Amino acid sequence: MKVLKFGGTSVGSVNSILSVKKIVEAIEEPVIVVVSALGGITDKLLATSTMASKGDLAYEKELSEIIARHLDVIEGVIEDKEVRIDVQKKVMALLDELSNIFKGVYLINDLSAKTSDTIVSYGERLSSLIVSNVIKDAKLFDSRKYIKTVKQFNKHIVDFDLTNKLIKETFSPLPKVSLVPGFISSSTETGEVTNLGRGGSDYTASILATALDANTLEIWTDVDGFMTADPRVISSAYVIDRLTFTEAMELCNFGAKVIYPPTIYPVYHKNIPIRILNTFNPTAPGTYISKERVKEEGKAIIKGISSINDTCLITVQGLGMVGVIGVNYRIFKTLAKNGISVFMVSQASSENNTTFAVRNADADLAVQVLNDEFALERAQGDMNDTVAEKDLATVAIVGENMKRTPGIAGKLFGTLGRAGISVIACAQGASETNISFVIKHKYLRKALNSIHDSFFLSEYKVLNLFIAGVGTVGGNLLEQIRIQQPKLMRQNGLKLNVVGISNSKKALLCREGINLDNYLEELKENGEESNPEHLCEEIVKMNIFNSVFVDCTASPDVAALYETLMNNNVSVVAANKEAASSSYDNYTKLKETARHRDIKFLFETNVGAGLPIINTMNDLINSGDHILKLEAVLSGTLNYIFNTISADIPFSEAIHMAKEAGYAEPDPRIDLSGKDVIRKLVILAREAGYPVEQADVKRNLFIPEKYFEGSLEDFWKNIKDTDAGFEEKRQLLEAEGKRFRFVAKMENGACEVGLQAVDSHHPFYELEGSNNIIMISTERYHEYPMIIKGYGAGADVTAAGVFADIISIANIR
Ligand SMILES: Nc1ncnc2c1ncn2[C@@H]1O[C@H](COP(=O)(O)OP(=O)(O)O)[C@@H](O)[C@H]1O
Ligand SMILES: N[C@@H](CC(=O)OP(=O)(O)O)C(=O)O
Repeated sequence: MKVLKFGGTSVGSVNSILSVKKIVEAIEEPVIVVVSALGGITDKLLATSTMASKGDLAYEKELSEIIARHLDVIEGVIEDKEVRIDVQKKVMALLDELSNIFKGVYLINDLSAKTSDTIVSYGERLSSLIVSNVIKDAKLFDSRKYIKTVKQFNKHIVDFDLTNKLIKETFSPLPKVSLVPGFISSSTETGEVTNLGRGGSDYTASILATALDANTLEIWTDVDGFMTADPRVISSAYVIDRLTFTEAMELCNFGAKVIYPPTIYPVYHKNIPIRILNTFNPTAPGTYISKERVKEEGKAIIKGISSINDTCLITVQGLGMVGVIGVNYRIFKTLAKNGISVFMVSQASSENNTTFAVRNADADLAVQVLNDEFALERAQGDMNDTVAEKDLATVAIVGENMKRTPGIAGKLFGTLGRAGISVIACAQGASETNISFVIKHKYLRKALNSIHDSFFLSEYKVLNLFIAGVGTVGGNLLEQIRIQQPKLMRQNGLKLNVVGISNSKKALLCREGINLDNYLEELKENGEESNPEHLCEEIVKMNIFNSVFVDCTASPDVAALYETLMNNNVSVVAANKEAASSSYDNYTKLKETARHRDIKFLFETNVGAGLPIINTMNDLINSGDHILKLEAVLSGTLNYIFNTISADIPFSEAIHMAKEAGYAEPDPRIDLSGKDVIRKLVILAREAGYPVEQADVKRNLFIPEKYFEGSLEDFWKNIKDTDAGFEEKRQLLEAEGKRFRFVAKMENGACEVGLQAVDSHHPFYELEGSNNIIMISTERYHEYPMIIKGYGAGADVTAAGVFADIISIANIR
């Protein structure tokens, strides 16, 4: 025989109950079917009780919803009219009793534990009654008659001797289909209704399976099996095929909601395997939990991650504890005497403190009783007052294969460190099947995601992107990401998740990822009013793991956010040159922050758009070379302009054309004044190891300063005045067989920019369109400098360069 337990979600609707019917009726051997209350009903019964006890008449509305829900289900699941009317009558009789109890609670404004237990038992009594009339030939039992409990520290503990005896008697002979309510029980001493605790139907099923020597215990729920993590928090969590009892127990004890923790112990003792199966997808193989430890090749070393978000750390400390025998005995004896359960303990080898984790609700009592216990030692100054730190969360990573595998703890704490999460306490038992640690509750989601990403990498890796600026570069980048997303997922196991998009006025943020098919309309319609500071606050608040801020703006205000973002472990990829070319102090601070936090600050596209200039220089330096000299044409706009001016196209027209083609900065004066090239040269000099400021760059400019004063409109109007002069110079150069190039130079840290006429022998002479070129002379590349040449401007190549920086953060190729 086997025992099947169907949870609240499995009996929560007409369709799910019909599914249960199909599953049970297809089984040939005898079965015991354990059902929970209709999904959500237990919570509703408890909430209604509280309302009634507070004298809130609105409880009547809640009650009528409970009644309607059951009647609707009966209507949908029982076809035979006669049977239906009979079930309706029986159900209404139970609901009438329930109604009277609520009325009593309302009138006397009091809700004892006994009454609450009675009220909540109706959930399973009603559901079992209904389901027993749906499944063919099912015989209904009442679990209060054979699951017996005794009281221990305000909790109802199963009286196994009596329970096992009663179960054996009750189910002999065993019907083909027995239908039993989960969760409910009764007191051995008084016969009053009790229960096995929230989620207790799993336990009912386990107790029955053990007492009757079932061959399997099946837990039917609403997911395909036991998953690597809570799927409501980790979208990439996946089903674990096999678990050992120990692993399942560790995961459940630390919060995995699929199985109520005490469930595993009884079946483990009798070596009865558990299957976790999905009522809504009955053919899925599910998870098989047994004693055998199967080493699965290629599978992650840890099996799962779980967490308890209701954690308080209590610390008992004092120098008087060192070397004194019996302090821990007194701590835990005191806690036990007061019914306080401890789920994690940590003590440093110095012995001057013991820290342990309890539920927040137990914290105040724990502090009080421990302060009383150690009153004398506190008065003598041997021990300090007991301290409680609330609002924490405990996370556990579990897997029997962790045993004797070095590096797991290192990987775990390294991952947390990179995510900027500090560990407040940790514990690992000698069995090495569980490493648990405590963190601030606000970091829980991020911690779970980072660890899942790090340990279950084989499935896929997620990179969460915030993209500021959706203009030429940002727009192109988003389009490239949109097209590339499926391929990166398929070929590289990389999920690029765009979680934020902003322009100068609005921001759209979505943890689950923004659909890139229509992000512009979404931003316009659903984006929140935003400015850079607000955006930064929101990003920090979202606290997402593996996240990258991508700056496709040209704004100094956006660049000013990098430090805060990096201090919150967000990597930065910038097309924006403001930060890397700001003061040398700021530049070094940002680079230091990135290094210190083990995140990335990348800005390859600051110079030469998508050309690999900065990366190449870094590679040269990191491999021991020294950069001695740089000579370059770094302005795609200026090169385009000098290649475009002709007898027919005057200088001012060429500037317009550069802007139209998307080469120029939003404000072309930044290009024409040489400012843009100066910024680029400064960035290169710094990357080459020289502490240069923009003011240190010698400049030999070609447009008088007065053209840059006033507004942008003034500039466009006045610049025409320079056309004739330029045409004159151009003709002269043409006659000499030379061309204009705006050249940036750095030699041993000395920088200069200026217009230069180059002849046909010069490597810069043949530099088409908006191309850039750089010659890098180093100790190794001395006689023949290294040359990098190609498109130096343009939205698509710049976006591609930004994209490449993003990919390099994901560490894939
Ligand atoms: N590690 C995990 N694996 C699978 N499900 C989990 C895990 N952690 C949490 N859950 C949640 O547990 C839910 C199933 O438990 P529960 O709601 O008690 O179901 P039931 O109503 O069947 O008793 C799933 O829907 C899932 O959201
Ligand atoms: N109905 C009870 C018992 C139970 O086990 O429910 P579920 O199987 O839906 O977790 C509760 O909600 O606590």
